[in-house]
Amino acid sequence: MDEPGALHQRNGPAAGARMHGQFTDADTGRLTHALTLSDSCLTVQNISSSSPPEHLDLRDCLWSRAHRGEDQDAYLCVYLYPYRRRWMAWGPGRQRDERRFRLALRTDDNDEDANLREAERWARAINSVGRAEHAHGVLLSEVRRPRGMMVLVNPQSGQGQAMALYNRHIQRMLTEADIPHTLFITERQNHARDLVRSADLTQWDALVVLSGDGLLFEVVNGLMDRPDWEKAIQTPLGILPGGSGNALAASVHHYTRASPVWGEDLLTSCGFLLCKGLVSKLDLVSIRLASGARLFSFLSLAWGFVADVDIESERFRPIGALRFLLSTLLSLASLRVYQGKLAFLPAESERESSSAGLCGADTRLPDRLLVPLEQPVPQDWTQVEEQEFVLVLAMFQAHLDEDLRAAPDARVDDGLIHLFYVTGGVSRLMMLRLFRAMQSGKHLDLGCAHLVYRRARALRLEPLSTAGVMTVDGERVEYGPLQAQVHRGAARLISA
Ligand SMILES: Nc1ncnc2c1ncn2[C@@H]1O[C@H](COP(=O)(O)OP(=O)(O)OP(=O)(O)O)[C@@H](O)[C@H]1O
Repeated sequence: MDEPGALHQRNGPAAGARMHGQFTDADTGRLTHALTLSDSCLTVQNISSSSPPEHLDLRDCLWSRAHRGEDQDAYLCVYLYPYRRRWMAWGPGRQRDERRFRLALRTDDNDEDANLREAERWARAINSVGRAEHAHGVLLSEVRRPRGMMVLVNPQSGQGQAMALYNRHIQRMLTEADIPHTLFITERQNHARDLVRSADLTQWDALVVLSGDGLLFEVVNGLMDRPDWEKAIQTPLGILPGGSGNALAASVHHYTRASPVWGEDLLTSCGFLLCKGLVSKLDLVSIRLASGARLFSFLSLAWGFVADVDIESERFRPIGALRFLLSTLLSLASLRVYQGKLAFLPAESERESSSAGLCGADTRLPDRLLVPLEQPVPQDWTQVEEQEFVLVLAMFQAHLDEDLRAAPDARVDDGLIHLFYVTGGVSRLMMLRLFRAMQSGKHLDLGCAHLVYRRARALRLEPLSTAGVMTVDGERVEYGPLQAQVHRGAARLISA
């Protein structure tokens, strides 16, 4: 047993402590815990045992709050989501860990609120530690007036489990983090687009999507449809994976540099980031189709193999993310080669605009690097010599889906189009190896002569094959010539 003096020293405030105090265990009511808050962690020492203190890393703290319990006592709650390895899981994922402490101050009979005030002081201090330095972006709490989040859920996304995911995880996380929110359940295609097009955005701190990437694509384009698009597109966006691809959610997790996670672990990770509310800039890519239609994309543009797999996998939707694997194997069996022309403006180009530019009547994010499709591309563009492609894939974020890290070096606002293409003549075996290596982002290391990677700021793609599939952010678009230009940091995303 410890000497009283040693005990005091062990439980007393360490050098650099911001706060120190004693609390009773919320369950047993015995005086047991000494808490010490430092600049990075909350140390919990069980006074009545000789066990070593526990250091809770406050980077894992979602939020802390004080409240009065049913017994009228004051409590301090700390909601933590540390990384832990789970049975049967591939790697560590964030796991919920709630700590409750009861205030043990003796109070004067006339001041019943003293304990609650003290608990509130602790909660504020813990939350301010969690809000420490952030190298990139700003905290949502710094840009928002506390109004709440619009949470859009597509109940049909993925395997139809988005509502269950909300009920099991997200509702509780947002409540614990003290973030008011309103749920909107989409009923049809373009419902989300219509909602944000006409929404009073002064009511919302952020627009959050619990779905696949398709619903966020609608939200982005709904914001850009508005007459006040310039202000509207600055509304912070949030992504929670509820679909089967979940490429943006996987990218956002990848940017934290944590080990990859899938499924509900990915949802918890994105839910945690959403509650922490660090807002970064997000690149948008303006895509102009031959019909004159204009789309705004945050994720990817695909033609050939990748687009075929995405669209053909729709019929296997009931099997979830495995639908992409099955569709990949089927598409490999009937590997197609497409004829077309590809040109791009290399990222190294110094040019800020072409002499003409594609501005016209549409004043939204002028595409100053593009010229009309009828004209040849400007001289400083690179015209790809090959005209036979198995795939062309332009990535604007790191992940193509939860499993495929197509552009591992991409960042949320790097202002780059990560352009990949695979030329005709590649073997099926090599394609299989490329996609397997893409799971860990190592496909370029295979040294495949048919795979080319370039960093670009704009591109033009002109299919010569009459039939085929093109997708933008996983959604099918009209097939034909198109061009695209990246607009660095044009939107905002709650990210790492
Ligand atoms: N209630 C609904 N019923 C049918 N379709 C809907 C509904 N709500 C939204 N949609 C449409 O479903 C399409 C696909 O949505 P989303 O991409 O979010 O999910 P997903 O396709 O399951 O995800 P993933 O792209 O990751 O596979 C969107 O184009 C959206 O407009």
